[in-house]
Amino acid sequence: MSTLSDAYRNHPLHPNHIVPLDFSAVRTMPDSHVWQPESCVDDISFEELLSSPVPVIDLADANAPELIGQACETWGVFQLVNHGISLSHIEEVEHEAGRLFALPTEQKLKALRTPCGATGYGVARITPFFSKYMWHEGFTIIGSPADHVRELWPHDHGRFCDVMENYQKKMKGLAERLTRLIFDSLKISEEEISWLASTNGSGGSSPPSTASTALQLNSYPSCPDPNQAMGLAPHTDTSLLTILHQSETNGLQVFRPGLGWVLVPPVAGAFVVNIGDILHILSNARFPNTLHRVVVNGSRQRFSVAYFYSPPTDYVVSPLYKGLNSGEDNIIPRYRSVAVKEYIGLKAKNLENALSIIRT
Ligand SMILES: O=C(O)CCC(=O)C(=O)O
Ligand SMILES: [Fe+2]
Repeated sequence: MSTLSDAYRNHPLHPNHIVPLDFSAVRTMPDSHVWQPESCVDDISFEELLSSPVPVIDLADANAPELIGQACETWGVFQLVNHGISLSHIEEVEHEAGRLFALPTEQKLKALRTPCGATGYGVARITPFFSKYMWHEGFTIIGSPADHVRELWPHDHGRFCDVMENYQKKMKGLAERLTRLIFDSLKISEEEISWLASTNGSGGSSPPSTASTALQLNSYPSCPDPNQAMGLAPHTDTSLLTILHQSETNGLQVFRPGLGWVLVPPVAGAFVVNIGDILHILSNARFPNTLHRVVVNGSRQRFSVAYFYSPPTDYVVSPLYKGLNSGEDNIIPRYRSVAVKEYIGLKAKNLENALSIIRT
């Protein structure tokens, strides 16, 4: 069975698109990181933000399934509270991420992502599609980060590994719960998503086909000229859904057609859940794959931790949503079927044009 790392192995990166800037050494913005001002500051006003906030949903609320279904349809993103994962676990992950990014640059480079690799330290994967670099450094984990962090802390990597592995287990449980609930709202039956059932241990005698997951630690150092910088350029996630923790510093914005860039303000202990391309396809475009970006600031470093959750790489994704009422049964599929690994390849080569390639 192929894995997420295999899916990326066929799409090597140019070495120029791996190594982050040494942010600790820069006092002024290098031209390589200066973006056109209009690409950075066209967000909506504070008043508009108050009248149109990204929904905050309490998972313990009896109406949560309905509210989540609505939020997926209108926004493609929501904040989730009362999700059962304690603030102390989340803070522990943020603390370990902070410890990693605080290491001297030459140390962090020992865990650099290789051109064919999917994991380790490096710039954002979307970097090759933009002429300017982002004010960002990242560290990608798939399963155990031990091979990389052994290079960073030869005698003391156990704690980092335990915290990250434990967090991924918790995220997986939450992602499965949300996926069931969302598929239920689309009237997609459990039989059609057997890969999800097999992650539950109920997959019968066939070998377990597990979800593809990755944990992405992000750091956005404080910036000498934030109005000319871009933390993370506009993109959609490839995943089915992404569960994101953001530190208490503003930065994440989602694009709302007709409104503009809307801030997703940090809410202590809440996760931002956003719909990725794969759920957009499965929902036959009923759910938007939210375009989002990150802006930076001049005084504080910002961290985020994104958990990307997708079906197994061999799973063939097709529009499973056929309408909520029997009258809608002959809804036309908007996308052709595509294996997860094929779609990862299309995205690696074409970024946001990947969807138009599989449009029917
Ligand atoms: O830092 C954030 O808030 C967003 C990160 C993100 O979009 C990503 O890692 O794909
Ligand atoms: Fe993202």
